[in-house]
Amino acid sequence: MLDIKSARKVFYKGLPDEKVALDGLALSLKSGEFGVVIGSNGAGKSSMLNAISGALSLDSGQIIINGDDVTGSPVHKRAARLARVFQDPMKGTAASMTVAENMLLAELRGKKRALRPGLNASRLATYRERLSVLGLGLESRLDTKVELLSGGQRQSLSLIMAVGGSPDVLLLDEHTAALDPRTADIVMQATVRTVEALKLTTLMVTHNMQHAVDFGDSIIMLDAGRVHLEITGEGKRRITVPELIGHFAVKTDRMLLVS
Ligand SMILES: Nc1ncnc2c1ncn2[C@@H]1O[C@H](COP(=O)(O)OP(=O)(O)OP(=O)(O)O)[C@@H](O)[C@H]1O
Repeated sequence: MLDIKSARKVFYKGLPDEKVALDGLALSLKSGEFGVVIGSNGAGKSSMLNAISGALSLDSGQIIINGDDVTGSPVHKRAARLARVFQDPMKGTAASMTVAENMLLAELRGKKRALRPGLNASRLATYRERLSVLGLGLESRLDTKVELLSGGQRQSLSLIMAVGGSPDVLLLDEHTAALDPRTADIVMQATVRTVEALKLTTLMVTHNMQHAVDFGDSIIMLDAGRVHLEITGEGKRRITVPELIGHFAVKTDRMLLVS
């Protein structure tokens, strides 16, 4: 469960180039819910993700994860509760290491060195099982160096590595934006399989309107640092890309709810 309550963040406060990044942002995701966040450049999407991860401290408001107020807690303390996948498929994995070694690296992240065992049969079996969820055949390529994988396989590996520690919330930060359309679709399919298999509470930021329409339980449109539009239920199932794009043109202070 994720709750953002009245989040406010102003950059260069009181100066001529003051920027209100978050303006009373309120957003709530139930356990296992998959929310898709869209919005124009500068709408506050990255600021929102950074506020959730702790990289950005709020001027006021609260971030609540599974009932715990984490607003004041630093990035490293929140890290165990959050998984985040970024745009660049080259960043989430180590190219010169094998798929299995990357999985091990992810598993041991943050653990004490003395307690670090190596790749053994039971670990490899676990990795095979986890990777099979992606539906990309990576489970039979444990010994392949990551640099030999396609961009889509590599980004999907980043995803499965990120969620290995059973996070409370998965943050997808335009994670298909750097991929060609076909590869982006493959990664989205792998994402949905993973989110559903692990029942992850997920917040995905995307500029891809087709993905926003096709995937997730709700669409949350940000504008000027607040939620401008929320589309859920039947409204989400029915909405088309042209209709969604039409909402970008409408500037209003009123929050719209389509369900
Ligand atoms: N570190 C910063 N310093 C100053 N202003 C910032 C900073 N980060 C964000 N802003 C400003 O806050 C507002 C929201 O930016 P943010 O990056 O969160 O939007 P965004 O929706 O992620 O945009 P994009 O789609 O372009 O990534 C913008 O006006 C931006 O210029």
